[in-house]
Amino acid sequence: MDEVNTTVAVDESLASIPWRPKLLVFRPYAAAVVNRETRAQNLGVFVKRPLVSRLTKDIVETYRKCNPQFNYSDELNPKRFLTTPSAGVLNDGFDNENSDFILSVNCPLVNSETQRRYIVKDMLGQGTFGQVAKCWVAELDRFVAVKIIKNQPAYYQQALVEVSILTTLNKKFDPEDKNHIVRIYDYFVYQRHLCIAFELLDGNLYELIKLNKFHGLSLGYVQLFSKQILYGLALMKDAAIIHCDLKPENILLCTRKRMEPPEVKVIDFGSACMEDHTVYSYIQSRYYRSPEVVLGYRYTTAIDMWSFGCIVAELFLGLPLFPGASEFDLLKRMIKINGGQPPDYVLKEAKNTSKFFKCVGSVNHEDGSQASYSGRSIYQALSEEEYEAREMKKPSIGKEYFNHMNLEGIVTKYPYRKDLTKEVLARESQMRLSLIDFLKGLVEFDPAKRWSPLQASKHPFVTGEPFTCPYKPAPETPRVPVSHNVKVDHHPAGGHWFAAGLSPNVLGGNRVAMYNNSHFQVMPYAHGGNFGSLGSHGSYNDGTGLGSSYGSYGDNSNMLAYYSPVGPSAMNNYAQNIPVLGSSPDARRRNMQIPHGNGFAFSPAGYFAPMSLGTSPSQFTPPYSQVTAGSPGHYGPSSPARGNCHGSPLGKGTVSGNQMNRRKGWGYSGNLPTQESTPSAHWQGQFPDANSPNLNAGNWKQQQRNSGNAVAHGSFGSGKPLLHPKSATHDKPETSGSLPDPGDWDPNYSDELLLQDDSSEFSNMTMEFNKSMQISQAFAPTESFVGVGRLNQMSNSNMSTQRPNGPIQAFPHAEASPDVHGHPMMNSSHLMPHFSHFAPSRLGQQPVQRFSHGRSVGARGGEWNHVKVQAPLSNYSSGGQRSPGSNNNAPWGRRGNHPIAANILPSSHGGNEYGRIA
Ligand SMILES: Nc1ncnc2c1ncn2[C@@H]1O[C@H](COP(=O)(O)OP(=O)(O)OP(=O)(O)O)[C@@H](O)[C@H]1O
Repeated sequence: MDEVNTTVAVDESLASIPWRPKLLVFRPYAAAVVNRETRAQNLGVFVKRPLVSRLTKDIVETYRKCNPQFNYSDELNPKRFLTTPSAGVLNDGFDNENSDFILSVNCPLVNSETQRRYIVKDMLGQGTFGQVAKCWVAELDRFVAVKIIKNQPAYYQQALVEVSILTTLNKKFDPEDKNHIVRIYDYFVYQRHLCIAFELLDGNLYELIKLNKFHGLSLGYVQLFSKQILYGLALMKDAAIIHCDLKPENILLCTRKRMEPPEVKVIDFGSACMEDHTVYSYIQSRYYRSPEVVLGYRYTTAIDMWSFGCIVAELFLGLPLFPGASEFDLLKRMIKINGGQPPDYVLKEAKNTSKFFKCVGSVNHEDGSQASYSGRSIYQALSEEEYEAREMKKPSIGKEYFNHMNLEGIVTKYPYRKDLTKEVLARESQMRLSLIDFLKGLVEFDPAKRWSPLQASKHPFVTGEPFTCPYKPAPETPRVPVSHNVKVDHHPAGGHWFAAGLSPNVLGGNRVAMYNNSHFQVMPYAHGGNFGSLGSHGSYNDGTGLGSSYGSYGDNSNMLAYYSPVGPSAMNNYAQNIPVLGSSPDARRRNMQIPHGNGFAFSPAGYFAPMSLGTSPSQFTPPYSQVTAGSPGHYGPSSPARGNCHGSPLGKGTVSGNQMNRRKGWGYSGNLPTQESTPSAHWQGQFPDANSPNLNAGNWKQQQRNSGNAVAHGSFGSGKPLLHPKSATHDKPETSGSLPDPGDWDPNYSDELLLQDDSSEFSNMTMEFNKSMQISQAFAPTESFVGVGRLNQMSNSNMSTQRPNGPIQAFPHAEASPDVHGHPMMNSSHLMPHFSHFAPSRLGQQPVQRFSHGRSVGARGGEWNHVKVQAPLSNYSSGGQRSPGSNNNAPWGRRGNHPIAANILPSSHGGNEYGRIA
């Protein structure tokens, strides 16, 4: 009653107010002030813009009104820098103190030969070699990723290796882009920086896992990605190329249209090498490092299969399988999780065996492969105490994430999703058994027994066949020697393309040594050691491979004309007037020679246009072409450049100030706790009922371990003789303390959080990620990978982007129905996610702010895009300029802990690790 009265009262009060419509709104159209004719001509709505808008959008006009002399020029705008630090101190002000080209939004990178302009729009990532920028190419109406290599000879040269290897893989082995390897489009030199244009890809698998709060992905995705990566690995094996740095960060999602299944591609061939030119001993990121590399044994493409196994496990677990805080810890974890240890024939020959093992029997067996004692190994892994006594330092030991379980336990006891029906549960546990068997073949200690990509691709986990018994791969079919495929196209301009990878005339003599061990059952195919460029002009002048020397450094007896589009031998000399080359590790590496003629004449060819550098591609020969014979994986003479250098010869630590962003911005909050500030909580799973597969997160309990923190500050332990320019990235700060723990895993949490389109619960970042990743609900695993029907639907659908089977016929097709790419899909009954519940997002990290302001660029010198024949430099060995961070006797500096990387990642993932971990 009161309400009614009130209402009436209100009405009455309104009625008492005289009604005055707003003059502007109800003003008669024919305004008195406006002349009728003019008004008729200018019919339209007049929108009065707010002052702020006028002051910003029309600011130029406003200035002009204030001062008719005002002359606006875009160039006077302050730059929005993408590079940090942005102060130009080197290379006439173009480069910062880290020799990184200072990028700003809208700055062009120009291929002077083709005049193609790459307009920088954003920073995609930073790595050891430089920066990767998202660039717009108007001519092509598309974005590409351009890697701008640091203006340092060693980086430059190693980057050319990447160009060469990738070009070979693309053009020669995968012309139709079917094998999940990033495409290289172009390369050129701009302002003394080698720029490499790649197809633009999306986030990497580490970021995906991270966005999923380190929960494993559904088995469907694990299977899909595994299969795709195997395509790439099969291709690499065929080309006899070892990637050497396979890890989740180097597997990027492709941008895709809705309704298409996700696709990944392998990137970063900056560490790659030919199988018979395995010069570097310090390779692979630690978590993904194979035992033979840890032990200093000869290595082959099998090391990538080990890394691949680690990646597959990580995709499933959300955590690295072997998060070793040091190499000692890494080996310990391998031994514990795998059971067993590296075979005696490896331990007998490996260079670092005594660092990690003691001999408990006779090693004087005639047959190295049978070097065992009463059926048992004659080697026993050192205990922590024994290691400490030998090495005079405590080994860094990381957290125990898996409650000391072996591989089987880790996988089978990974928490299941709640509320699974019995049937689904049974299927999932079956598939886990298949996964365990799959992983066992990959993280096999014996490199000779480790499955090849071809063998792995036929495993039921990949094919989707029901898993019934342990998989026994068929022996490898001998492959066609790569050398037989060599085809050298001659560039019309006189230089020649390197269409082919390998020289037919060099049979990789050092392979013999590799396979003369009875344990190596790899087919003795011969492949050449040369990388194209046969008969090229001046680039390959004799059988020793020396003629193909890239650049002119070398000792006095081995100096050769330097044919380079950029004259890298003096890149910094020009810019800084300092004898940088004097300490170039690459220069020193050139001392190594290949007596048997395994030249490695590189001939990178552009993709958009041939030979954009304007010189014979064959004139590029990477430094490591000169390798001591008989040593694929054998450690030839120590590189003076790298030998005894514990850490990056390139001093990554010195250039790392701005390299925090190897994780994309949206994956990095910028304020994650440092290892030091993180309590050393050591979580361990506990399983009240180990026999029950139906475990959930509640079964994973947390325990504090008293053994202290997992900190292992990149110590500079004993080094290895040959360090790759990227070696600094291969070990990481021991920040695993910030890794989530299985005990934290929420069974309701799902990778769908990454994949669904809509959610008010999503943080902006996740939405952004979803948008950019283009993995939408349309391909959420609940629909595509779970249950039956969806797959069939998809495979029958008209979704194009068919990916016909590639030239590497490595994958069985008979039993499995093809997916939308034409790849065989696993039987849908085997596909299911770990979790399928939607859950509130816990993702909320904000992108890193990367911009800084205030630098004005000085006048630019002429571009350096012409062939230069550089006079040999003789001061390379005289201890010239060291990198800013160099210390002691390590040319180019030892690594220091990265201030930010140490905060970002626990895991190996960061790669921004400069400490040499023992
Ligand atoms: N084609 C691409 N599309 C999108 N982003 C890319 C592409 N290539 C590289 N990136 C981004 O740039 C980062 C660095 O690239 P890359 O790994 O090739 O450089 P790098 O200097 O060799 O790094 P690292 O030190 O990790 O070996 C990648 O982690 C990725 O985030």
